[in-house]
Amino acid sequence: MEVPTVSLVIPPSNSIPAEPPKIISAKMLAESASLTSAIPSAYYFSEDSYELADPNDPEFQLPTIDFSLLTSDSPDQRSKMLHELANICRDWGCFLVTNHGVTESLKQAMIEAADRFFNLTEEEKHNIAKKYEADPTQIRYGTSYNARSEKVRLWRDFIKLRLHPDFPTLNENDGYSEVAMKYSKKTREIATELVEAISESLGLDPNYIYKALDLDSGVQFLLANYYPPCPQPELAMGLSHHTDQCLITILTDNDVSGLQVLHNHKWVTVTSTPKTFLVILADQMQIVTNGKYKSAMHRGRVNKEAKRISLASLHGPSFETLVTPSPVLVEREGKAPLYRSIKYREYVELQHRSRMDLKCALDQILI
Ligand SMILES: O=C(O)CCC(=O)C(=O)O
Ligand SMILES: [Fe+2]
Repeated sequence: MEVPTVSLVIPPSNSIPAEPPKIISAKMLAESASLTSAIPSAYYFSEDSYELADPNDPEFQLPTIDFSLLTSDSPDQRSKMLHELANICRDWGCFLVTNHGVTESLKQAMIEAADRFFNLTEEEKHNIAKKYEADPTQIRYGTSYNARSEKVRLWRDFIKLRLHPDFPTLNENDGYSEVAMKYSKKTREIATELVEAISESLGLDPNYIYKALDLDSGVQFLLANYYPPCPQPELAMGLSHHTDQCLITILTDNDVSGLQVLHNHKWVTVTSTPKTFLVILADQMQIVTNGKYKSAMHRGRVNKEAKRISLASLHGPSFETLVTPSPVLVEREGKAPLYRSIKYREYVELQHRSRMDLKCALDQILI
C-alpha cells in the first residue's frame, strides 16, 4: 500500500529557530489536500486480541440506570436501584444514565463551543493553551495522547480544561469558559449523587467515598475530544484502550457513536443516544473499593463519514489525597488490600508514563 508523504509537523514560519515545530493536529491532517484516501503510516494502530461483541447478544447489552429513580424519595425504589447499581459496578464498571437533568440545550451549547474552539486556526489554539504553559494541569490543547513521545499517533485532538477547585479563563470572548463552567457544575452534581449512591451500594455511609477522597477539594476536568472523519478508520484509532485515572467519568458526545467498552473480554460498541450519558468508573474507584468495583477499559474508534466530538467530565480527588483501599471494606470482606496507598498526584504521573506503553497503571500498584 502506498503511504502518502504528509509531514506530521508544521515547520516554523521563518528561519529563526525560536521554538520546536508544532505537531500537526488530526483535524489539520484530515483536511489537508494531500490526504485523499490513505492515512500516514504513523497512524497505523495494530489491533488487540479482543473480538467485537455481537450487538444482539443479551450478555452484552450495556445496562441503564434511571437517575430519577436513584434519587427517588421512596426507600423501596432506592434500595432496589442500589442493588442493581452494585451488580452493574461489579460486572461492568460503566452504565448509561437517563433522566439526569442536564438539558439537551446545555449539552448542545457545550458541543458547539468545543466545535468552535477546534475550528480556530492552529496558531490560535496553541496560543490559548500557551497562556497557561507554566501549569499545564489548567489547560492543555494537543493531538493524539502525547504526540511527542508515543509510538503510534491517535486520530484525535483534545482540549482539557480544569474546572474545580479553581478554573482558568480560556478566552474571554468566545464564551467557552462560561458554558464549560455551567455544564461542569451540572455534571458535578450528577457525579456527587452517583458517588453517594455507589458508597451506599457498598453498604457504606453515603458520604464515605466523598469524605475519604476529599472530593470537596477534588479536581475536575472537562476534556473535549475531536475525532475528524478518517479515510481508513479500520487502520487508525481515535483513543487507544485505557482506563480513566480519576474516580468517575461522565461522558457524552455529538450523537455520533465511536466509544467501545470492554466487557467479558469483548468490545461492546456504545450507541450514542440523545439525552443519555455514559458513566465510567475509573481507577480511584477500583482502588478505594479494593477491586470490588471495576474501572472500565474503553477506547474510541473513528469513522469515515462524520466528525465525532465527545465531552468527558473527569472527577477525581485532590492531587494531595492519599488514596487507599477502604479499611472498612478490607476488614469486612476479610480480603487483603490489593493496592498500595498512593497520592493522587503520584498516580496521575504513573498513569501518564504507563499509557505511553499501553500499560495499565493499576497493575503497577498491586501489592
Ligand atoms: O471519546 C470518547 O468517547 C472517549 C473519551 C475518553 O475515553 C477519554 O477522554 O478518556
Ligand atoms: Fe477515557
